[in-house]
Amino acid sequence: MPDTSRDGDSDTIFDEEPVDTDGQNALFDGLPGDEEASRGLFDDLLNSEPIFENKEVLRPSYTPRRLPHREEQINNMATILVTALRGDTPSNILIYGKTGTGKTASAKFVSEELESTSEKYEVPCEVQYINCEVTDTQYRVLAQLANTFIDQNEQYIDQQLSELNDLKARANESVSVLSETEFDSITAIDDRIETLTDDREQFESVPMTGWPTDRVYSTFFEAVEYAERVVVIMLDEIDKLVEKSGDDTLYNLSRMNSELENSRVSIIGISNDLKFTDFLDPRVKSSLGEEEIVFPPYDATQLKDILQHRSEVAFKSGALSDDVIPLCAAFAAQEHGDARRALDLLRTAGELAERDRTDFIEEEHVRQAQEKIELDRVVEVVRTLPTQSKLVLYAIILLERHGVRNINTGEVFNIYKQLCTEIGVDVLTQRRVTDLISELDMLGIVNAVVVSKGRYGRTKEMSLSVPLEDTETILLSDSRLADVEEAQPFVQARFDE
Ligand SMILES: Nc1ncnc2c1ncn2[C@@H]1O[C@H](COP(=O)(O)OP(=O)(O)OP(=O)(O)O)[C@@H](O)[C@H]1O
Repeated sequence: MPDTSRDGDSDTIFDEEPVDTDGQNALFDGLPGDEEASRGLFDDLLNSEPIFENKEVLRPSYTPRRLPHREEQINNMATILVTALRGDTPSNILIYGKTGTGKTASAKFVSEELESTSEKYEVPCEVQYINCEVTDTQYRVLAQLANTFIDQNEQYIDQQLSELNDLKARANESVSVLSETEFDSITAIDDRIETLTDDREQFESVPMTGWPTDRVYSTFFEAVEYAERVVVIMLDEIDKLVEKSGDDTLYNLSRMNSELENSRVSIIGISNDLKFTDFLDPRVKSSLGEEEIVFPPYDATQLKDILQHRSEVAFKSGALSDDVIPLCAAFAAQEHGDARRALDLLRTAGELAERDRTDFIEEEHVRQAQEKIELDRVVEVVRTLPTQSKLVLYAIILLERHGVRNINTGEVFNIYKQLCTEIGVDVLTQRRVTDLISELDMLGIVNAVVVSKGRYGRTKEMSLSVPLEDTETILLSDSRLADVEEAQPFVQARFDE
């Protein structure tokens, strides 16, 4: 651990040995703390003993080589997809399970294995991964696929042309080299070169927008059909695609095989929301769901195993106290058995320990990490609320701040109206405000319960479920709401009555 105390008159944290600058620091002349300071910032951090050996291993982007407790699902997928290695069409697969249950990681693992085996046995088979949260329209999905296959076809043709030109050069020296080839003359090679060159010139990449969908589809179709292959199209977050643009893409992809002659296409759909299948045309639904694989949530013991495996690579030995992994696993199991959450907790706990400049992670760091992740979630949710919801939430905050308990809808509506007038936005009806309160309840920001007031009917009573100060700061950081701070005395007056 570096010593951060310092002698002399500087008040910075930099504490390295004085460095012989040889005038190299000329650029920093005039900065407070002089040349010594400019040398210490990163040295200091680098010299501190990091807790992590390899932090990347805990990030969501990392694809682990081992996926404990997913053997059954992985084997099921492999059993279905092995058909592709025999040159036949594998059944379509629908994979579903809650978030963080290893669906994407397992599907990617199986795809990599499939592709490497197909190379080994020289069977043309490949997997195309599409994240439908990003690529969420039929146009974009088909365009991305078409352009990928056009690129591949061009590479394939370039390689063929280079081999043919090479063969032609050798045949020019001695025509006997053709005896072991499919060509009986140099003219035959020329013909083939000409055909391939023509084909290459015909390929036209699909632009980002602007073509009719029919044309994008036929370009994709021709690009796949150009060479013999089995293509597995993996549509991750497939529900987002259906939500945004209906089931046309799936319909078109699932009927392709009846028209393809050289190639075969099969689909793997991944979703954490099975309800999306209710919106599918029955033909698409039955075709997509030929095989279904369910990923159940992990329990605390399984999460412990997963964390244990990753932590061996991620941390320096001895960096974890015994209760850290069980606690991360227990917190994540309470959520809904989410491995991503468990890994986030472990990584954040490590980062907090590192920031504390301690040598190992303790239970307290995990608790702080849990709070931090929860707060980050609240920040994100509150920051992205529409203005009207922000005003409703701010009204609830003002009431809580003034000591009102069991806040009712009428009270919220009164303050909300004042806030709207204050910043000049339209006032919604009380009924609509009640709906916005229900949405805030669903997002876990307020806790609202319906209570009966006897002959006065029913009302909602609510309280804030998130930290008041932090939430208020996030709301007021929105420039549209900045002026509402002025409304506070008005609220005060109301409660002084
Ligand atoms: N059995 C496992 N072993 C090791 N790591 C796992 C396992 N299951 C999941 N993970 C890890 O948890 C994280 C989330 O997994 P993944 O992205 O596969 O979840 P998902 O089910 O696809 O979630 P979502 O529906 O939110 O996309 C990833 O970092 C992944 O590597």
